[in-house]
Amino acid sequence: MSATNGHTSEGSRLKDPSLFNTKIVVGSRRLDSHSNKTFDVVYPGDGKTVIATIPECNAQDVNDAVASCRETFATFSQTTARQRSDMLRKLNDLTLANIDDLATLIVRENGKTRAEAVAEVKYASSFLAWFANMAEIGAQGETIAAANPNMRIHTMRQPIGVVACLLPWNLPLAMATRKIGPALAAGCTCIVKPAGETPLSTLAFAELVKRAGYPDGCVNVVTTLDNVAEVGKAICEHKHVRKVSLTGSTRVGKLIASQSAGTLKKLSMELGGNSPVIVMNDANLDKAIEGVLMAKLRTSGQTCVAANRILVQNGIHDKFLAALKEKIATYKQGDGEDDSVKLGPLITARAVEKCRAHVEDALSHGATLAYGPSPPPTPSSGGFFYPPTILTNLTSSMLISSEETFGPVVAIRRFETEEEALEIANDSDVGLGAYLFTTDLRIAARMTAKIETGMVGVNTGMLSACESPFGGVKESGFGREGSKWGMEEYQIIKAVTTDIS
Ligand SMILES: NC(=O)c1ccc[n+]([C@@H]2O[C@H](COP(=O)([O-])OP(=O)(O)OC[C@H]3O[C@@H](n4cnc5c(N)ncnc54)[C@H](O)[C@@H]3O)[C@@H](O)[C@H]2O)c1
Ligand SMILES: N[C@@H](CC=O)C(=O)O
Repeated sequence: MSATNGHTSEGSRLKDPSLFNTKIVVGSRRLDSHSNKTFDVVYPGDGKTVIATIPECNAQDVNDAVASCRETFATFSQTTARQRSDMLRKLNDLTLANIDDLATLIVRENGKTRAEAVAEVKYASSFLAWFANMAEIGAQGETIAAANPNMRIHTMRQPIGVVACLLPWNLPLAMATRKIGPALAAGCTCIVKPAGETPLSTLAFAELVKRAGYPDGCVNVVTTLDNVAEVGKAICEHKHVRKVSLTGSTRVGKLIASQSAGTLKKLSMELGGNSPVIVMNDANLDKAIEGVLMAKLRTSGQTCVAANRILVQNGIHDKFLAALKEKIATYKQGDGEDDSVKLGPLITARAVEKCRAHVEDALSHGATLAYGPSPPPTPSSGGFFYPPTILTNLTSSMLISSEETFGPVVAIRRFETEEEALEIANDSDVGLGAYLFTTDLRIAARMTAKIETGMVGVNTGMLSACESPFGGVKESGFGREGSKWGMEEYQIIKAVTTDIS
């Protein structure tokens, strides 16, 4: 397929082809980059079809987008919380009205299955609905009892200013609304940079923002794949960007933090994880299998809270392994649009190579291949697929123990005691999600308190919900998204002291 802007054959997959946008968004304008360069977005399901050609932005595009955000902030920040609540509700209605098209764009740019893409749009919508409700509640200030009887003190919650939202490719739309939703609810304006692999759902969403009646400049979008270092630096060093919210890797999180230091920006860092799953002897086996597969295979293993180290107590280990093998064999891998498929491709050939390297490293350090092809396959020309694989006898010396695999590789390690499981689980520089399977409330109470992560699932493989605070500890970052705390990340608290004498 030739790479021309517009890609009519891709656009014609949509019920509303006008949602297929391939230009950046700066105020009312839909533009090419100042560089006049472009990059290709490739369908991961075959690894070669160019589904869109998108502007490769530079620092000048960032400056234009920030200037537009700043101009609009002057008026948008003065809207009432109720007005912002109403606008977000309208945006949510439009998102749900276009669920099929948004899901199609996610399937095509990310490769995940249609069922997963539809679930992602619903998850994305839940943040808009949640923050439509929070807009007024989260705008409330407080009255402070002053020590000086002649003083009255009250606080105001105000929008922090222009916000940069840096998005990952694994949940491109949900991570967009988890940031843009609270930012708009608070009265901020946003410069959004989607991952280069998945810009299409963000660009379509920006069109819905316009249709919802938001003033131009509330949500601007810049795109880049190969020039991300320049674009990222320009955003971080821009004095009029007051906040950066990143969902991405710990490596990039550290870079953004150092580049933002010169202007002392407020930061939210939703970074990588290395989630342990602890399956105790008394666990309900069906629930544990279901939970592990959910936590491991959602988006083909490419989530920050993906189960990476499965710790199984000796007494249940063999039964668990046998049941897991039986169940994982039912996961058909293939094209996301095929209804019988449960596992889509990975995002890039590099992601396939990482899975292979982790499996090979584990095998060379004594792991056993309990399920999956031998030898571990290399990236092929037929799409970015890595087959579901189970390894046993995981040890701390293997790469998979210290790094996210980000693919459908289940790595199992035996343990004997609760203390041993906690020690292995906490032996990590990161701490985002963890999972525990037990039917004993006393074990659950003891262990959830001692696990060093921001989130723990007990007898469930799902941690994500708009009403629950999402975020990590250690090098998984800081700040919380969603929940009643999510809007605070986009606000300042101003204290007003009045002399009434
Ligand atoms: N904690 C969370 O909520 C969460 C959610 C999803 C993904 N993640 C993590 O994200 C990682 C996978 O996503 P990824 O590969 O897209 O991560 P990544 O860090 O490579 O990219 C994340 C974003 O940062 C951008 N980026 C890359 N280099 C940059 C730079 N120099 N300046 C500015 N921006 C830059 C990318 O273009 C992308 O938009 C995993 O580590 C995963 O665990 C975390
Ligand atoms: N998983 C997130 C994001 C991590 O990839 C979520 O579930 O919200």
